[in-house]
Amino acid sequence: MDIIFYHPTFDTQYWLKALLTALPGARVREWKRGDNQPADYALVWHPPVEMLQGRDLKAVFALGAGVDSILSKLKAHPDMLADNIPLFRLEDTGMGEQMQEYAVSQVLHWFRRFDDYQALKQQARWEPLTDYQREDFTIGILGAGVLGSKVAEALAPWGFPLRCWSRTRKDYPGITSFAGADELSPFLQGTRVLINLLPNTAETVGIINRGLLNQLADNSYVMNLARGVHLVEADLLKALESGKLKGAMLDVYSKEPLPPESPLWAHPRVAMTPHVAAVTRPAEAVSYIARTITHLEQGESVTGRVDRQRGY
Ligand SMILES: NC(=O)C1=CN([C@@H]2O[C@H](COP(=O)(O)OP(=O)(O)OC[C@H]3O[C@@H](n4cnc5c(N)ncnc54)[C@H](OP(=O)(O)O)[C@@H]3O)[C@@H](O)[C@H]2O)C=CC1
Ligand SMILES: O=C(O)C(=O)CO
Repeated sequence: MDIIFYHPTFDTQYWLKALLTALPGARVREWKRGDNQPADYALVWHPPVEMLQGRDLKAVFALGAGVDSILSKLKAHPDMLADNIPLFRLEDTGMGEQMQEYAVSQVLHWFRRFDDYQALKQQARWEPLTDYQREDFTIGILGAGVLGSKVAEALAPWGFPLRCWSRTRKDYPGITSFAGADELSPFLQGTRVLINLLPNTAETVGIINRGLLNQLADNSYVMNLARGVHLVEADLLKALESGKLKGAMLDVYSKEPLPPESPLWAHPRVAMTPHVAAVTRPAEAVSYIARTITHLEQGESVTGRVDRQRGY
């Protein structure tokens, strides 16, 4: 079995070695321009079109959870990957735990009003504030898949009212499920903390816009952990100015790296991280990919296949 690997920034040597250890007998190589030798599997992130074009692969694995960059490249170059070649993505592989840490710590930060106390500290003001009540702190998670459900699971023990929105209805204990476009408005009404974990698709791009933000509870919070294109940044800034939104925590941006002139940098009520909410953990990812390849080779069923029509 031949495996080709391409990632613009990862430590390729680590991956090649780990894949060889996990799949003894496989031949694993870094793909470099001009390499047209046969391969069975390709492991990729932001792949050059020529890496995949014309290849008769058994499967392609994206080295992340989101496949929007691969699918958008495929849209521009439809012959990059034949329709019958399955595309897989990483399911969790350690990203769930990172998203849990991120979301829980930020929700508690807002709930305990540390943002307000930080602002008071800047003015050297000693001022105990009224506590927020859990029942006024409904958390709504956009996207209830692998990562959204993990975040919900981590928030559940804290006792906040929890709800999620997805395409199909969920039956997660203690979490109210809203499904489909018709139930987006009821999901938003009363939501105080909105956490985005949707994939980037034609249906979800720009979804966090003025119309959506206006439906949230007053003094609400937005946490964007998915993709920058989900959020209309100008609408977020206006909602912060109008008082509709109290604060935002952003990990992803319409343009990355975020340009120095973006007004988000200086906004006192916008907290930011540089697209690090959950990163690919190599050891977990290698063992997940090796397990999936082994199952595929044995003709067994696997999960993680991307539905290219659906876009995630
Ligand atoms: N910031 C970061 O560091 C990282 C960001 N991400 C982002 O997180 C995203 C989510 O990852 P993951 O949880 O693994 O993905 P999943 O595919 O497991 O979950 C996606 C969820 O979104 C729902 N959904 C998709 N389209 C719609 C729609 N039109 N209307 C309503 N719900 C919809 C799905 O509904 P249903 O369940 O019904 O199919 C599903 O619940 C990734 O696509 C990626 O962009 C991922 C990793 C790191
Ligand atoms: O895996 C993904 O989709 C990511 O965004 C990694 O940062």
